[in-house]
Amino acid sequence: MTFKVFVDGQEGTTGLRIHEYLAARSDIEVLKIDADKRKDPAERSRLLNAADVAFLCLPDVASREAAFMVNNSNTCLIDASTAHRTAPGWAFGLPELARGQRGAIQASKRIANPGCHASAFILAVRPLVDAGLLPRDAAVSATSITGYSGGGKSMIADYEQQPLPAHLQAPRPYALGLKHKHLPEMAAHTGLANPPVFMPVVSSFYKGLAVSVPLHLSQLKAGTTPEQIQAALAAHYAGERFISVQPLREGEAGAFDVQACNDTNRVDIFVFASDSQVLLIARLDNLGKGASGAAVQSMNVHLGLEESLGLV
Ligand SMILES: NC(=O)C1=CN([C@@H]2O[C@H](COP(=O)(O)OP(=O)(O)OC[C@H]3O[C@@H](n4cnc5c(N)ncnc54)[C@H](OP(=O)(O)O)[C@@H]3O)[C@@H](O)[C@H]2O)C=CC1
Ligand SMILES: CC(=O)N[C@@H](CCC(=O)OP(=O)(O)O)C(=O)O
Repeated sequence: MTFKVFVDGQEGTTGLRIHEYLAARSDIEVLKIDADKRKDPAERSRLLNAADVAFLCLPDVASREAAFMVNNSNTCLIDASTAHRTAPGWAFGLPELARGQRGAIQASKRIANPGCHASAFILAVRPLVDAGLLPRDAAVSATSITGYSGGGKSMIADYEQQPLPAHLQAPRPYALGLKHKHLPEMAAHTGLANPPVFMPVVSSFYKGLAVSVPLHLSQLKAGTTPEQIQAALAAHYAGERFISVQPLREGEAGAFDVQACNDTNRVDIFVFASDSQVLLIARLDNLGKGASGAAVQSMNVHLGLEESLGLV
């Protein structure tokens, strides 16, 4: 059996990466849109409605338009944008989130792919909330170091100028209005009452991302140890192919490699610890589990296929 798949936004960063994943698949027929019609509403609508699965790799406004264009009950939309991640009627495309999430993704014709920073944050924090170790009203903060492909074609063009302007040669904190677009999903899908104080930092490497969440042990349920935190994460993700919870790191020396999950759909989760503090770090490829790989994984789940088909 083959499934018809359309990528709306096929020339963009996430769309191109999804095409690379699909190119190797004999069970998928990719519906292509002519280059000169890729923003033509009638042609997009025709292909969206002809597809079994359509990936929306578009700015938010165009994703909302695409969702309105679908007028049949067969097409499953998997939206890579921020438009629908906390919207009613949309399943959050993170199968490892909690028990029951795979069923929700399989049953829904509307799947919202998580944001790249949000995926890492949620995967690190949700198990601690679920286990009762991190109170729902905890005041949490997070930092993300990310490659520039996270900003799509325009940011890639900025960073690939030759010579690279001086101001782009050093890491750049952004979203300093403290209203990053991933905050709503970070709160909604961790169960925290409030989103974190969140500062992403973009730098002059193509891809790779690591979100760090510092916690004082005094913020956690009384008596919680770093060992319990690592064990809660390991238990939550036991048997998960794409989530790798690392052994507890105490007295760790050296520096962290933000790019070590690149070209995989993997998330590595670390717990670094001292006597009174822990630092959670979740690392992923922003174009892998942070976007295109996650979208393909959700498609596999939705279609009832082997979840890891085409993914490493
Ligand atoms: N890059 C990443 O790591 C991640 C991206 N995302 C999200 O995924 C979505 C796509 O991002 P990304 O691929 O990086 O963005 P890009 O800017 O690289 O690509 C977006 C594509 O959409 C096209 N487009 C814009 N408007 C329309 C329209 N009305 N109809 C059809 N096509 C249109 C653009 O056309 P043109 O080529 O003419 O500009 C472009 O090719 C965004 O919502 C983004 O926030 C999510 C997670 C991670
Ligand atoms: C480096 C950079 O700019 N990254 C993007 C996030 C990419 C992502 O996850 O995007 P969506 O939420 O739009 O899907 C940002 O922080 O806005």
